[in-house]
Amino acid sequence: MLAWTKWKGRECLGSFCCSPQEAPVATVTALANRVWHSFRCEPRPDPVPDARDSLDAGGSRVALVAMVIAATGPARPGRAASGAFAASAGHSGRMRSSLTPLGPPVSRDRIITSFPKWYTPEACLQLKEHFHGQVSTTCQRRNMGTVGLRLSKVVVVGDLYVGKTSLIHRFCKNVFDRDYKATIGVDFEIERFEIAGIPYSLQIWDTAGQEKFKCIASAYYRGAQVIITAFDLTDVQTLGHTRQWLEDALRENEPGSCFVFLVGTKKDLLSGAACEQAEVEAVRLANEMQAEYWSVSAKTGENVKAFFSRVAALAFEQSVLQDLERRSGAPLQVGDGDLIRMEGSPPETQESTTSSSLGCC
Ligand SMILES: Nc1nc2c(ncn2[C@@H]2O[C@H](COP(=O)(O)OP(=O)(O)OP(=O)(O)O)[C@@H](O)[C@H]2O)c(=O)[nH]1
Repeated sequence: MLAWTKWKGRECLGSFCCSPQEAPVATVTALANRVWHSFRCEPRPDPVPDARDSLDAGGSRVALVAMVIAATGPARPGRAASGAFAASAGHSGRMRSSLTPLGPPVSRDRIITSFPKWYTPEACLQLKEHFHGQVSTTCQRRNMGTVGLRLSKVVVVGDLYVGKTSLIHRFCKNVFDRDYKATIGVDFEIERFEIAGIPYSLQIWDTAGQEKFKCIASAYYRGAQVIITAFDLTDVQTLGHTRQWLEDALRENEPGSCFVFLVGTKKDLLSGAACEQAEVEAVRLANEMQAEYWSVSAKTGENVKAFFSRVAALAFEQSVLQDLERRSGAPLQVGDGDLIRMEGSPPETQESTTSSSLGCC
């Protein structure tokens, strides 16, 4: 049982009939969007880069608060007190269009026309530089059937304090907060793209790294199309823990159904040489985990956009191929064929689930 509550001390809106585990992610998104609409129809002001109080940039947010979390105790100062998952509106008014398939155009830096490049060829999921031929053809013909409703779930996991929230906030809001505020449970952001001319969204789930919130966060791993395991480049122990985080996240998903990324954060804190040294071990581990490796800095923004563009393009291509495969009944190869093997049923964040799940509430 969940209760809708407005974040920052406003009143409760009522209740809604699914548990976080049962509620398909698309339903949660759609409902969150609706609540957002009911409260705020004008665009949010542009976020202030490097604002110290980034969580407040743009005014109030609507939070969908799981009651179970309220029982776990108070949040750290400064973070949403009940801290379950928040339905943030993302950038200035962009969420408005998510209720209508053909909303206003996405911002220019979210338009992807050519396949984004990897960070290092030594640990990348695909070496190719173009979209799959059939994907390009399908997109050119706008032969998608589901235009405007495509959404993939991305789950970010890793130790506490490695910078998961900062990475997501840098990408989605272009802010960086120097103060640490622990994530409690989970939180998500939705980011809209246009890929090969087709509207597409990533639903990016930020999970708590603290052990005491792990059981709550893990309830949201299911249905992920992308798993991002983050570690702190300045803290080698956090790299060692990524394998366990990945195992936990994979356990909740169909074998072979997720793209995996290993991301080293806080690149700005290391010299070039120290970063290269840290990357040697990280790249080795990434290969073992069949993950693509990236080094990023949420503080400076280095590689953040490029990284999420890559995530979006890979997830988009996969979901189009899966759609085509479903329609034709014949398996299509994703990528180069050596590093990636996608099997099993499509993730439940696909459009097919969106429609049916919307009916439930
Ligand atoms: N210098 C630097 N500091 C960073 C960077 N990313 C995050 N930090 C800092 O690291 C601390 C932890 O960042 P968070 O993003 O809150 O970490 P988290 O992984 O989300 O932590 P949990 O929510 O507890 O799981 C904060 O004080 C951030 O300001 C970065 O790229 N560079």
